[in-house]
Amino acid sequence: MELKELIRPLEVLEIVGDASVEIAGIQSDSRKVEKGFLFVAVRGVSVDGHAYIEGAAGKGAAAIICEEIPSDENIHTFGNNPVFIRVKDSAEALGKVLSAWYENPSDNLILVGVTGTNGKTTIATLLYEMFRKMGHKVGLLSTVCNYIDGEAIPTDHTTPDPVTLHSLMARMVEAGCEYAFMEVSSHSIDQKRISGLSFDGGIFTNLTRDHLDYHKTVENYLKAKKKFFDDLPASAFALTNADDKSGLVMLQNTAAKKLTYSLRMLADFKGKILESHFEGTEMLINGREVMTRFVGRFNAYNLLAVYGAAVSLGKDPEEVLVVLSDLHSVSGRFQTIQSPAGYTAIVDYAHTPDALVNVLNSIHEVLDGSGRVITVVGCGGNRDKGKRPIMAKEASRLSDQLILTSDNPRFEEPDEIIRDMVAGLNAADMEHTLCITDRTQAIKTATMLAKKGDVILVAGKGHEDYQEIKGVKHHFDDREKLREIFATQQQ
Ligand SMILES: CC(=O)N[C@H]1[C@@H](OP(=O)(O)OP(=O)(O)OC[C@H]2O[C@@H](n3ccc(=O)[nH]c3=O)[C@H](O)[C@@H]2O)O[C@H](CO)[C@@H](O)[C@@H]1O[C@H](C)C(=O)N[C@@H](C)C(=O)N[C@H](CCC(=O)O)C(=O)O
Ligand SMILES: Nc1ncnc2c1ncn2[C@@H]1O[C@H](COP(=O)(O)OP(=O)(O)OP(=O)(O)O)[C@@H](O)[C@H]1O
Ligand SMILES: N[C@H](CCC[C@H](N)C(=O)O)C(=O)O
Ligand SMILES: [Mg+2]
Repeated sequence: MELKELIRPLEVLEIVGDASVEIAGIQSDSRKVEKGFLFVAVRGVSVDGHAYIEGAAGKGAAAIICEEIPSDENIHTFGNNPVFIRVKDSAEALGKVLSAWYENPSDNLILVGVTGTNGKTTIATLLYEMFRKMGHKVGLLSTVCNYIDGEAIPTDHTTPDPVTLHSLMARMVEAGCEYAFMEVSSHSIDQKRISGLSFDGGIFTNLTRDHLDYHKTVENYLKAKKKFFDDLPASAFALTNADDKSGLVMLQNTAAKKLTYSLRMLADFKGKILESHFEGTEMLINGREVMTRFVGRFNAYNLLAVYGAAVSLGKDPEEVLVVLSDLHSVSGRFQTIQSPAGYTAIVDYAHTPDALVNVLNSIHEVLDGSGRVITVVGCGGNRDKGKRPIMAKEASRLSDQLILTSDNPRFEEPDEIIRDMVAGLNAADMEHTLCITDRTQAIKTATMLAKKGDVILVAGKGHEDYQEIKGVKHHFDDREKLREIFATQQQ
């Protein structure tokens, strides 16, 4: 494709060279540039892509998009004398040229984004499963795995980088997908990874403390989430949780059709919990009764969002409820495993104070005082340190026995992370708290302490099948550990 075609959607400030040059591919990472590529220099979190312009040109880049063209006397000596395009914002330009390169795949998909602190994976995955059950070809971009209809593509991001993101969208269109559901992380909004996508709907779940290592303040975090709704077109819907204190704020400046869901007040999609147990929850949705296989109040919110989105996309409410009652829990989200000794283990991805409180409250609602709760939890390294003492305190408050352990220590010392957690506990909390750094031993200890009717919550890692220590991912799966232990109990 010619460069001038690719840059048509951009507000170009300056062109140095002939824009009719043919482009062979697009990259924002100089290390992946090949002969004839367009390199987009993006200012990153740790380094500035502008520092790699010369390197990209050396690898044969035919054109460079950047915010600052290197000084005159230098540029003609770079590689094959690439064409320079100056724009105000390279990150935004990157998504737009990628979309043009793939002939705007998101225009040919009904694309819905889900944002918020907790519940994104659950809602996006359930929508994907629901629309497939309804006979459609569907794409999914999520923390756990990406899917192009039935084909699984592993991921290590919640929202992929723009180059990967647009190529996945193109593959979805090629595979005949009609719908795509994706998680939109606050990082991706802030870094404009979603630039160039045209959304048909946006869903907000909730906003509580997380990622302050990156956003620094809750206000910045909120602003990042809100920007997603500010940028939605009038043709899209914006569906929000009216019970969350940031829910209506998200809709303040959106042009999209405003819709709400709630368990507490009048809303477009109104729910009520009738009964809950470990097998599922019976609820009322817009006056109709439905039995679901999900546990907990937070999941009632997720199901309302799924219902609201499906109905907003034109699906028949009756059909939506039938399919909803047939959906199963998402990998590592309130996943229950029964022990032969008669207690229940729950593996959940709760890695924020709010998620932990929600999961523990849901367990108490079902237990209703009939068994003890033993919680095994740690905090990730190189992430928001402020959440550590809060998570420990909440876990202590809502558990009969607490075992603090390692999550993904990354480049931090596991014992120091546990010390940061212990700082949130007082002497009374410590009476029912153990610190066991080795996660396998921590889980084993919990199973030794549990009796018939009790619940063990293993929180923080959910679907993850690894433990990341000093840059190396070692195989580790909470569910596998529990099943191994239960197999020995059966003998
Ligand atoms: C902190 C963060 O979010 N970083 C993301 C960011 O990287 P960055 O800004 O640090 O990039 P950089 O290394 O500074 O480089 C800047 C530019 O120079 C380029 N470069 C760099 C080096 C070089 O030799 N040549 C070159 O051209 C890079 O390709 C890049 O375009 O942009 C990259 C490309 O999009 C991301 O892969 C990267 O994610 C890192 C690996 C990460 O761990 N991110 C996590 C925190 C994250 O994004 N999490 C969210 C939410 C998680 C949740 O669900 O709660 C997610 O969406 O996954
Ligand atoms: N609607 C909700 N409100 C509060 N907590 C929730 C909600 N849904 C799920 N959770 C809790 O948060 C955890 C993560 O859920 P999920 O993976 O769906 O969220 P996410 O937003 O995708 O998270 P991430 O940002 O890590 O990708 C769950 O394991 C559960 O403990
Ligand atoms: N997407 C989140 C997941 C955290 C999961 C938890 N297990 C941890 O490693 O902290 C993050 O990267 O911050
Ligand atoms: Mg997720």
